[in-house]
Amino acid sequence: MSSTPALSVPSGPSAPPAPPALQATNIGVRFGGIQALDDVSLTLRPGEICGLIGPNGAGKTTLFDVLSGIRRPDEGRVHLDGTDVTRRSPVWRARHGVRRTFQRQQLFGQLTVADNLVVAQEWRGGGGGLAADLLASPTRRTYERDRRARAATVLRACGLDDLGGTYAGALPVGRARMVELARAVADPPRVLLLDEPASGMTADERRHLSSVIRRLSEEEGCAVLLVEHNVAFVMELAARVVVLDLGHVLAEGTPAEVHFDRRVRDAYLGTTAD
Ligand SMILES: Nc1ncnc2c1ncn2[C@@H]1O[C@H](COP(=O)(O)OP(=O)(O)OP(=O)(O)O)[C@@H](O)[C@H]1O
Repeated sequence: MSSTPALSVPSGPSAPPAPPALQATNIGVRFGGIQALDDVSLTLRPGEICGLIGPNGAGKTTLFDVLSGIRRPDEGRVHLDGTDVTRRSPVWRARHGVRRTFQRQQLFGQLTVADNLVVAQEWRGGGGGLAADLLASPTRRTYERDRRARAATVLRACGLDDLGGTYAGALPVGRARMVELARAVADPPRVLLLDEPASGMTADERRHLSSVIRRLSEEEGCAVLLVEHNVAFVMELAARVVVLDLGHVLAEGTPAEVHFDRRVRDAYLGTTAD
C-alpha cells in the first residue's frame, strides 16, 4: 500500500518544535459586498481538539471551506505542517491527511456502510488500474481485503460494527452522522474538520461521539477542529475554543475563559453558556 507523503519535520533533540498541524493566517473572504471573513487567524496543534463557535452567519463554514481548500481566500495563507498549501486543491489536502465532514450529510445512500468506508480509501489506487479491476488481479484483491479490514476496524471503534451491511441511506440521522465520522477517518487523518457532527444525535450518541473524537486526538495525534451549534458539547470536549462573529475572531481561550467573556455572551444574546 502506498503511504501518504510525509510533510512533517522529523523531531529529535536538536530539531525545532513541530509546526502547527494546520495554520490559517490573516484570512479574508468576500462574497460581493459581504466580508464573510476578515483577518482571521487560527492555529491547530497536532493532537489538539479546538472548538469553533459563533452565531449564524459568523463565517464558520466559510473558514472550513478555506481550510479544506474548497474556497481560495482573497487574503491570507494556509499552512499544513509548515508547508504553504493556500493554492492546493481539496483533493491534494485530503491526500495529505486533511479530512472534513459537512453540515449536510454526504454519504452514498445506496452503498452499504462498509462500502462507504472502502470507497473513502480508494484514492490510494487499486494497483494495476482498470485492467486489474476487471481481471480481479491478486494485487487488487489484496488491496480490497486490506481496505475491508480497515473499514471493519474503524466501524468497530465507532460502535458501528453491527451496521456494516446496512444501506447508508436507511440509517437514522444520529447513526448516519457517526458513519460520516467513520468515513472521514477510514484513512487515518492528520487534521479533522468536523462541521456539526453532533446534530441530530441523541445524548447517548453524543457521548459516544465525544469518546471517539478524544481517542483520535489522544491516541492518533489527530488535530480536530469542531464546529457545533451545541455549545455545551464543544465546551465539554475542546481544550480551546475560538469564537467567530461577523467574520472576526471575537474571542479565543479555554472553554472557561470563553464562557465568561462578556463579548461572547453579548454575541449570543446572553444564551451562550446556559
Ligand atoms: N456562497 C455565498 N455567497 C454569498 N454569501 C455567502 C456565501 N456563503 C456564505 N455567505 C455569507 O457569508 C457569511 C458567512 O457565512 P457562513 O456560512 O460561513 O457562516 P456560518 O457561521 O457557517 O453560519 P451557520 O452557522 O448559519 O452555518 C454570511 O453572511 C453568509 O450569508
